[in-house]
Amino acid sequence: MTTTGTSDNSIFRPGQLTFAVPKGRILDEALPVMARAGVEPGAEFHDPKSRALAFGCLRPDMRIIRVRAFDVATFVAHGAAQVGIVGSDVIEEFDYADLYAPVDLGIGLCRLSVARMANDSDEATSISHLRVATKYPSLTRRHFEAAGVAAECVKLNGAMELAPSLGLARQIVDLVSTGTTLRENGLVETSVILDISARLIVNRTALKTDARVAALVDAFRREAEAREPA
Ligand SMILES: Nc1ncnc2c1ncn2[C@@H]1O[C@H](COP(=O)(O)OP(=O)(O)OP(=O)(O)O)[C@@H](O)[C@H]1O
Ligand SMILES: O=P(O)(O)OC[C@H]1O[C@H](OP(=O)(O)OP(=O)(O)O)[C@H](O)[C@@H]1O
Repeated sequence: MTTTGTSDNSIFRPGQLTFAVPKGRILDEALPVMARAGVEPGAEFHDPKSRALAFGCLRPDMRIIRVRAFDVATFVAHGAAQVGIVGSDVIEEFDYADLYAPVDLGIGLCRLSVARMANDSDEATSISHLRVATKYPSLTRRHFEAAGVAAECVKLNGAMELAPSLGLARQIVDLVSTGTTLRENGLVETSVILDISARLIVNRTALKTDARVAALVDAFRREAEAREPA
């Protein structure tokens, strides 16, 4: 039996800051932003064969963890990571009291929308009860409640677009960017719930107690402002 040994990167040292990034589609856009703000993972982060989940950083007092998008918010809200990057969709869905989102990074732009089959003419407003497939049950319930509709949410983790044609739910609430996925699955967007962008998030207690967290917020704010059109 061969062993690859334990990567030094996965060893958590006391006093190190933990920065959480999502492994999904925001990451490619986030890495250059992070580099300009002084946060750069070591080479192992880019090794497709690596099974490590925690990585060293060019800054020795920091490590980077790569987790699922929803889990970035959970790690930071509980103080297991002090800083992270995540879409505002995730922040709004959880609404964690200990999580603060001080910088809009202007990347990962998309929207959370309601959609239905193109040949379903009934509007939700004429229905008092509705089954909706979504990865965002909290935002979905809040949206429909405001319109006086009791939405029964069927939680899916992907491929929401299949639900209406298969009779799982009449409508869906999902992320839309170009609209291609909706179109190619015979759906139409009927309303936008939330315009979304990726944010820098920090744990509120860490921000108050660790000056390095406040310095990171400043660095990311300056980086985002430098990209804003004049
Ligand atoms: N089509 C899109 N265009 C732009 N940004 C998007 C798009 N879809 C998702 N995002 C943003 O990227 C984040 C991560 O989405 P992604 O689809 O990569 O995650 P996922 O695959 O659903 O995550 P996981 O597999 O961890 O559940 C979303 O929370 C959202 O903020
Ligand atoms: O409007 P579009 O440009 O077509 O983008 C929308 C799609 O992007 C996201 O899915 P993703 O591709 O991340 O896959 P997922 O279903 O695994 O989340 C989202 O859930 C939609 O399915």
